[in-house]
Amino acid sequence: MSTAVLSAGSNLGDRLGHLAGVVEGFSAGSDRVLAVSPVYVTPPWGPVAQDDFYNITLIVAGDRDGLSWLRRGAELEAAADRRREVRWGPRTLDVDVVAVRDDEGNPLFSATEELILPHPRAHERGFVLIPWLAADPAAVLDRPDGSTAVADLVAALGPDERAGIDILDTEVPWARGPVR
Ligand SMILES: Nc1ncnc2c1ncn2[C@@H]1O[C@H](COP(=O)(O)OP(=O)(O)OP(=O)(O)O)[C@@H](O)[C@H]1O
Ligand SMILES: Nc1nc2c(c(=O)[nH]1)N=C(CO)CN2
Repeated sequence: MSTAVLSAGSNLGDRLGHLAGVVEGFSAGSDRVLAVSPVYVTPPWGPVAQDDFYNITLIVAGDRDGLSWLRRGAELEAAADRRREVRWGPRTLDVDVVAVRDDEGNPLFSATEELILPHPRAHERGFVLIPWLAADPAAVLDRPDGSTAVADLVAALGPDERAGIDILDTEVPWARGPVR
């Protein structure tokens, strides 16, 4: 058993529908969704000019290791007809594995090309950290060289990283409150 923090984003096609597919996809079999953040509208991060994203962060639990969370996320991306074209470019659905803990609460680290844990850019991304904090107000990002409260990472974001990130003012059927 492990618990994973997943970041999902969409800026092509039916953005809410694609995010709904992620929540549904991680609610099947032995997987459970423990919390889902509100949906945030977020300006595109990175060098590519493109439409705004809808982003959510989910806390999920299941009988999986880090690679298995990544591969399940890739299956859901494929189901949303995700195509790998431009790096950091538009996509129907992106599922990143932000962090994973084992059943004793110990962080799992990975440094292979296929899976880097924690996600190497999570700590600097408002579109990951702000929803993560909403889903888990006591969240901590563990890295091999130390741990930081996500609330502190959010507080340290520069104005450019926070700008334009807003909760979407639309009710979603999958709303599930903070994890604790
Ligand atoms: N923690 C992780 N979560 C998701 N993918 C990862 C992770 N670590 C490594 N990868 C690898 O990154 C590769 C590229 O993923 P993807 O195309 O989704 O990148 P991206 O979403 O455009 O960029 P970013 O990784 O900056 O969010 C995938 O093949 C995957 O194996
Ligand atoms: N706001 C936002 N920007 C992004 C996102 C995302 O999910 N949200 N995903 C990207 C793919 O790496 C690139 N840029």
